[in-house]
Amino acid sequence: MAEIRIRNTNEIISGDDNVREFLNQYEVIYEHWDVSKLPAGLQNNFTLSDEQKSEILNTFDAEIQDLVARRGYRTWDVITLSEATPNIEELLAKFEQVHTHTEDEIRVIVAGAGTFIIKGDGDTGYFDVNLVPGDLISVPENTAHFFTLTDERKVVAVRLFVEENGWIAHPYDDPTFKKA
Ligand SMILES: CSCCC(=O)/C(O)=C/O
Ligand SMILES: [Fe+2]
Ligand code: NI
Repeated sequence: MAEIRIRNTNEIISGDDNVREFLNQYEVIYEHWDVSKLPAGLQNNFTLSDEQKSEILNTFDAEIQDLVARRGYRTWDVITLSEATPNIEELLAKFEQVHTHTEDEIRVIVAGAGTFIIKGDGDTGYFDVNLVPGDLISVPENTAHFFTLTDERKVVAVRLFVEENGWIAHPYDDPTFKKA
């Protein structure tokens, strides 16, 4: 279950309903997928072939089609990040820069863990959304955010985009931003 930490105050928000209510004020949706649907060989597997990535997408086809119908996503993929990812440092360097997307996007953690850090209003400032397997959040268009791994440094995530070209990040220059 996801947990939120507000960086300015260290306040922790936990519990599905509290997390959902907090995120909804920023138009971030918070839902769950049942990751136990994945075949055993795809659970906690961080070195996936293209065929295995397709198998993950097939497993969750009903959930993806539901999001497509509700929210208009047009393309999706599976990303794996771990020490086995050849360009892990280069990818993380991009994900760890504060940025925006011009479209709403979905992220679902299917293995491992990760944190999206999202910019809230005024005094709230940046808050961490710590995600574990099954957690789904949206990142709304033009919302400043970045992503980082936990100390275990491994994650598998399904991503849904409206943009046909997938992941396009626009750097967001924020003079108020301090690295935690
Ligand atoms: C776990 S998804 C990888 C990071 C990403 O797609 C993104 O948009 C970061 O902000
Ligand atoms: Fe992003
Ligand atoms: Ni939950």
